[in-house]
Amino acid sequence: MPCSTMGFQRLYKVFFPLTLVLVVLYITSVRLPEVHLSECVEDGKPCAEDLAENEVSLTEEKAVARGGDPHQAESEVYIKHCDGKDFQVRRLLAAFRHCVTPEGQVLLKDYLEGWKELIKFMDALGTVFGFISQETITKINIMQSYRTGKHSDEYHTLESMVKYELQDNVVNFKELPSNRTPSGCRTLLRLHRALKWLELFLYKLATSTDQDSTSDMCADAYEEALARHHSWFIRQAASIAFLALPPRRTLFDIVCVQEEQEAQMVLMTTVKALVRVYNITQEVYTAHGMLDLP
Ligand SMILES: CCCCCCCC/C=C\CCCCCCCC(=O)N[C@@H](COP(=O)(O)O)[C@H](O)/C=C/CCCCCCCCCCCCC
Repeated sequence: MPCSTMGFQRLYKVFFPLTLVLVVLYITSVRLPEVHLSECVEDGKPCAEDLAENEVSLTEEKAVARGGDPHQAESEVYIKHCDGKDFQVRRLLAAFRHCVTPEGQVLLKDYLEGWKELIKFMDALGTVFGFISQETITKINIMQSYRTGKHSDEYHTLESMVKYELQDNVVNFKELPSNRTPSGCRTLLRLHRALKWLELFLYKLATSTDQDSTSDMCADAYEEALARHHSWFIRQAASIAFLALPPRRTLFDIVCVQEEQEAQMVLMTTVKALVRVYNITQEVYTAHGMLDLP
């Protein structure tokens, strides 16, 4: 092979990943505007009476006690309040459990509370995950603007939202015109897909050992659940962020669990709560042919 071609290939191998890393760093640290979570958003701004953005809408105890799982009592012992931490797995569980009503509907307020708690987890991981966290906040804020906007009654549950948006022709099945605010159905679909990633990732985390790489687990779950829905650029940025994931024990620390058995219980309990919400949502989207909304 001619020397110049080899030189070019070597340069390409070094400079291409380097450029990608720099672009990602640039996007995560410079270009992203700070987006804040808002309970109530009108015309893109938080409402004056934006209260309690971090509170779960029901007492944690009441929600943690729900669920009907025969093994639940055993696992609840491990799900305790964690002093001095922003992220509380107890709140996460309460929100994702309580969002399912006894009739099997999904309450959007609690569903979004669950997502807000996940953002705290990502924030605890540092700035490399900033762009993922910002993207999640953007999606939550769109949903909040519908939930607290003119037609708030229609955005009480997932089911009422779908019914309203389909009747009102708000949902775009072909392509999203750049000047239109994405529908609630489209926005929630993005979160719904990411919930599958989370379920897979937490399951892998629960069933692995300290020798396994969290980056690999994360990347595998991403490949299975999300990658096909993302552009090439997002996939590259995500795969670089995954490399920065700390070891399993550091993640356990954020969840506030130490022992292996304790960690497994907490993670599997969370997986169960997520699966329940995921399956209901998946059924609703399937029934209306909305799994591929552009
Ligand atoms: C016991 C609890 C532990 C919890 C640990 C996990 C916490 C993180 C939870 C979820 C994070 C994922 C949120 C991703 C939302 C993505 C929404 C989305 O897909 N948006 C794309 C499409 O939007 P449109 O363009 O169609 O409007 C957008 O293009 C993507 C943007 C970048 C997102 C990259 C996603 C990467 C997913 C994997 C997250 C890894 C976080 C690692 C934290 C452990």
